[in-house]
Amino acid sequence: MIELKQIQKLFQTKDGQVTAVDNVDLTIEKGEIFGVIGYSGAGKSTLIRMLNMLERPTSGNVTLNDKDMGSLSKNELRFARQGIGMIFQHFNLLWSRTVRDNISFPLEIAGVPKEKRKKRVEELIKLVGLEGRGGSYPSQLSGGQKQRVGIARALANNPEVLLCDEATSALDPKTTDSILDLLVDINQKLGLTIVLITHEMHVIRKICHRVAVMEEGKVVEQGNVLDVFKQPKEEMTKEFVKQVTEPEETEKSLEHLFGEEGIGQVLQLTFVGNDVTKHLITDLIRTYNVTINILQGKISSTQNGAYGSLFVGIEGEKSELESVIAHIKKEKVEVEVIHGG
Ligand SMILES: Nc1ncnc2c1ncn2[C@@H]1O[C@H](COP(=O)(O)OP(=O)(O)OP(=O)(O)O)[C@@H](O)[C@H]1O
Repeated sequence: MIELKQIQKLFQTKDGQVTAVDNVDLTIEKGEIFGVIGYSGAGKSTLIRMLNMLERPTSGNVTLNDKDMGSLSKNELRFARQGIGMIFQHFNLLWSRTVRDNISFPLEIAGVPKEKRKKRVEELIKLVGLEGRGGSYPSQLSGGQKQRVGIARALANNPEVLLCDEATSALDPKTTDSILDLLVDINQKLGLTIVLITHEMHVIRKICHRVAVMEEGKVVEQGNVLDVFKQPKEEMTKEFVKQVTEPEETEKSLEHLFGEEGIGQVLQLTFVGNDVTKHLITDLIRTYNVTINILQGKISSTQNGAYGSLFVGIEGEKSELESVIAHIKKEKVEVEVIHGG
């Protein structure tokens, strides 16, 4: 649906030339939630702004639904942009307009008649969960509610694509989650393609199907979210993956337990894309003559399945322990003895 071919963006500054985006190739499929992650200055904002030509590429092509965005006339581009909604970190609402009038704004620009506009605005208010707040001004809303207005406004003209520029970065974790849930809901209900940029792996983990990692203007790694979690190739990707999986000092933080009575062997189980987490420990306790203590764990669900690690202490006869490990492996869960092997 969206194809970027050898996209490059150079900025001329007083201090010389900056390469913000460096020969990026990307394909984004219809209906998917595609995330771009990178640290500040990696080129994410510039990249996403080139999808709707808010920023013109220095070279390369952006194709959306087989349309070469760079070759459209001013009028054609205005029309094409109605098919691409966008939301922003700082919401970009009109402060002197009510919620209702903010949402109505793109409909006015598109020349939608008043009665139709009114009906559409009420539909959108309901869709984003802002019932009863239509008459409020942005200053009277919480950050999460402001972003809901931003989303409703972006969806007003029934776009096929929604671009999200750090849409949850100004929000607290709980509000972030509620906005992410809303994006998934919209993606599923409307079949909307969502492209988002973020510096938080949590956002990628929670809602994206595929991810691209950016560093110094380049896409250094991309793929299905679970595959990238499972086998991050680049150092940069490993750093991001760590944000949502194993705390860096897990092994260290468990060391004080090693050798304590009743802990026995310490195993690290790594789950990728399966949901055996639910029953594995119960099965082991029921089937084998062992005691198991859960020491620490972090299992996160992604749009493609679960991922995470669980650390357990396990005690029993040697042969029983061996059977437990064989059982775990049979369930396609990775297992490593990190103490007492
Ligand atoms: N209008 C501009 N003029 C000059 N340089 C720019 C301009 N916009 C971006 N840059 C430079 O391009 C590079 C990439 O910036 P960009 O904002 O795309 O990165 P980012 O990953 O979105 O980071 P952030 O999240 O901090 O915005 C940076 O070095 C930045 O200074």
